[in-house]
Amino acid sequence: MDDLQMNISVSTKKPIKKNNKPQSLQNNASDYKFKPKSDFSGKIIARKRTQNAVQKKIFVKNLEEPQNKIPKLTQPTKEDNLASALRDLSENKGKFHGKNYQEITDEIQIKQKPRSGPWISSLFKNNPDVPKLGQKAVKPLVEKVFAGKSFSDLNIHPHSVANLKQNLNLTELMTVQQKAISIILEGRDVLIRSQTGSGKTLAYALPVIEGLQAIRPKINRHDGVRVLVVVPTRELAVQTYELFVKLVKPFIWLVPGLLSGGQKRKAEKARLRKGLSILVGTPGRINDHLRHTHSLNFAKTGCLILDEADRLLDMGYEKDVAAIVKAIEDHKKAATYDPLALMKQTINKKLIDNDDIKDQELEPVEDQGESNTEHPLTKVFLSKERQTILLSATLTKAVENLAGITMQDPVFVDTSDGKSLVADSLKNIKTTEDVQSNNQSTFKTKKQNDDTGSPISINNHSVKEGLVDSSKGKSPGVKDGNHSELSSSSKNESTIKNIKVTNTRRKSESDSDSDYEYFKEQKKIESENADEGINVDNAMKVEEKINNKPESENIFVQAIKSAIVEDELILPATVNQTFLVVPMKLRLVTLCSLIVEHCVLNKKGGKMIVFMATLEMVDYHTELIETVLTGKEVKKKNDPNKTSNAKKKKLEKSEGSDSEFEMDYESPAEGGLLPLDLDVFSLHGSMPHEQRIEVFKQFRSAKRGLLFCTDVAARGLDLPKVDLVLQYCAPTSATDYVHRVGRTGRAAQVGAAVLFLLPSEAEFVRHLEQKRIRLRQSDESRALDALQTVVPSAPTRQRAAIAVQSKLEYTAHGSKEWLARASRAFTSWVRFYSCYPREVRMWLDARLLHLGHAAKAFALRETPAALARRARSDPNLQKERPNNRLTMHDEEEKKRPGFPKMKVGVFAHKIVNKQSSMHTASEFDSGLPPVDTYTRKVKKNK
Ligand SMILES: Nc1ncnc2c1ncn2[C@@H]1O[C@H](COP(=O)(O)OP(=O)(O)OP(=O)(O)O)[C@@H](O)[C@H]1O
Repeated sequence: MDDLQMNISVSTKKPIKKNNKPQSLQNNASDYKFKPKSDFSGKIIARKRTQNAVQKKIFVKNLEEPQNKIPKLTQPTKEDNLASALRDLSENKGKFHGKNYQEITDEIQIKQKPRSGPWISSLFKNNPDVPKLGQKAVKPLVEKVFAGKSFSDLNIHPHSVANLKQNLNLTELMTVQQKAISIILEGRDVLIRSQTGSGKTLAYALPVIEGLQAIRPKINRHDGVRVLVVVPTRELAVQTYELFVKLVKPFIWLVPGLLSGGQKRKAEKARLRKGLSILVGTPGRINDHLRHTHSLNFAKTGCLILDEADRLLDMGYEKDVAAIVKAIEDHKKAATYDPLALMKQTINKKLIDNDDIKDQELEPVEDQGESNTEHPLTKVFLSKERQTILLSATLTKAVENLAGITMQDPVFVDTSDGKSLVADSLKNIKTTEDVQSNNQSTFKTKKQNDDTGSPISINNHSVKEGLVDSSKGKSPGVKDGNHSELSSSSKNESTIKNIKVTNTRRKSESDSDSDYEYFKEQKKIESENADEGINVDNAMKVEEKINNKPESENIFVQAIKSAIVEDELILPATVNQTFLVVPMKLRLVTLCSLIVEHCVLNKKGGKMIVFMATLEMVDYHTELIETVLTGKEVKKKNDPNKTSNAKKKKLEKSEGSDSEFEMDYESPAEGGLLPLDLDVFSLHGSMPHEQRIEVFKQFRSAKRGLLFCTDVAARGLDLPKVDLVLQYCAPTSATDYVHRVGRTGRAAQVGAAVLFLLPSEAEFVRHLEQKRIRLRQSDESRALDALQTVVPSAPTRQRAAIAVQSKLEYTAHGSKEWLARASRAFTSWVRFYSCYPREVRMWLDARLLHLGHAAKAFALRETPAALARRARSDPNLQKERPNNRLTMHDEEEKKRPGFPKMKVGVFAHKIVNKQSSMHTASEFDSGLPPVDTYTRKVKKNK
């Protein structure tokens, strides 16, 4: 490699091991390797710059010199070139006039003119300037977390209230709970949007249990699944299941169960055979059992809950979710024609009339009155209908589509202040106050003042304007604000017709926007066709029907559309959000510094989450930082090199033996790093299941600690006491930013969030500001301060940083496994970076990356080209990407037909169902088959 200069100084103690390889090969930067030795004997530095004749001469001379000859120590003069200075330094065991090696190289570089080229190894040299971004006047959306009402005000079983107090220590209702519980108890389909950590899980779990426990005779676990909860990740499934276990304590006949990927199918089958009344699971595993476990039947499923609904669609689970919905409908249909089931139903009806004494041991006498309460939800459970509840802190077009497919006359509950609304598809908008005052059936008392939620303020906000306007024309036949009345008529066709407002035809713009309407119509027509046994492409029919439809003032559609179009995001007001612009080369040491500051120096004991882009990064950084900061030899928990012997051999063959790549390394002049007491965890989607759940539970119960993770931990996880979320890699969207930050500041707790940005990425905050997210820029000059604690002998933070970086590099080059891991992490990050979605690519542009600097941020000293070569020869990188169960082959597609089939791409002036390109870049492999491209049929010549 011409443009790389290798400076190899000769050991004063030991001669360099004799190597049979020709010198020219040894000088190839891509081939060298590092091997730590206790006694220092040499140094390699790779720099991209043109070699002048003198340098070449010295270099060659140096190599040709007899190896046992001790070179003289020469005082560097101004005329000395870099090569001789470095050689002298190396000969002097890395110390020169009291300065360490890295500092001298830094100083030399500072004195020299800045060089152009992609490879510069010095930490503080040639870094781009950090831009100072002024803050724009952004008024963030806020949400009132607590409602000022108590659980005892709800008309729920007193045992539930007591259980909440005793086992969960909860007494006061949160806003979303206050708004949503009453509506869910009415059996209505609900779409809930509420900020992260606002108690959405309890908002659906509590009323659902209430509805189930009130069924008489008491439900039997053998009856089959009554409530199905679908969540996107295993950890969230475990968390939700555990909450249900706590909530059903007073009602022991209700049995919750868990189905999540990674567990033993056999055990799950056995549990399903025994019977479960509430089933929590991930879509893939539920579908697995739908196909392979006969005892899983949804004939009696009265409630379907899709938590993190937008993510469920985003992750490529869409087809799985659709298949689940279809399975529920199919099972219910089949049950209708089942004479046995009909007989059972008749018997059940009779039993309801006679129900009393049998269940007395579980029902205290004084509760008889309450236990007989018939919630409309209980009626839903006993009927053939199904309630659907969708929840998320963020909404997408896909959620609107899903609502169109799965919901009937839904209610939209949005809890953000200023917008706070309950938009009912069967009537006009209702404010929080309306709901509160009108839900006399679900609230026992009305003694509380009406200070919860804020009224709709009439300003120039487009959503509110629309909603307020439409509320002027109240629909005939619908009494304002009586949900009980509504619920009884909710599924009534005539009421729906009444609500159809006599307005003019739909505007063409809203036509194309309303995917909710589109999918709703599509579903209707498909079911009509299915009944008639017709199988035609319905697209034209749907279009026709929608276009000919008079404009409906359906408040639900308007509200959800506005919410999606505005795309304004809410974050807990208790989270202090900042961003830190850090030059690429300083990223790793700055990360170390923040970890030390937060997890070690913080007397209260900090608990911190660091989000990274890829699982390779998570694995590598966890081990590297744990090794360097704690001084422990980290036992590899999830060794990606745990490969077959054949692969190992291949790896060895591709990299050669250690002896070919020997390299000795000096320890920092400051005398090493102080070992710190730090608990480090890691979590990503490709970890073995048991380990994944174990880490989740351990970190959840830990008082302090550090978790490195991918976005697998970004959704729904409730990890108490996390007081700092650090996004080491920029998120792929503002939505992901919200969910990552949402791991702190939960339930009105105080938290902090830091977003790491490169100077070239700094303008990304403008994108967040557009979504009403306000961040403050942190002072980067103080960011390295904490490192002086780790290197007490370092006089300045810069020197401490250099010492830490040296140690990181030393560790990363400690063995060929380490180096392979580092290269893998680097390569995966580069790939990830080039896959940022189009919406954010203008701020996160891969073309602006300096890969040489980036390598430094991975503690690597090789050139990006050499790293790429290493990656290519690494069998671990050649293996197939983690193939989660979602991967759908044509065969599987036949077994698991989608519901209803959505079009992809532009169709009839609509853009529907686009999948994010990021699926290929993270561990979430959508597994969906590629979009079919139109191929012209070639007519065969006769
Ligand atoms: N009424 C309440 N009072 C106090 N704390 C509550 C209440 N309800 C729920 N919590 C707590 O609030 C925390 C967050 O709840 P939950 O996980 O349901 O939030 P979420 O809205 O689902 O968040 P995300 O959007 O991140 O999924 C949990 O620790 C839960 O125990």
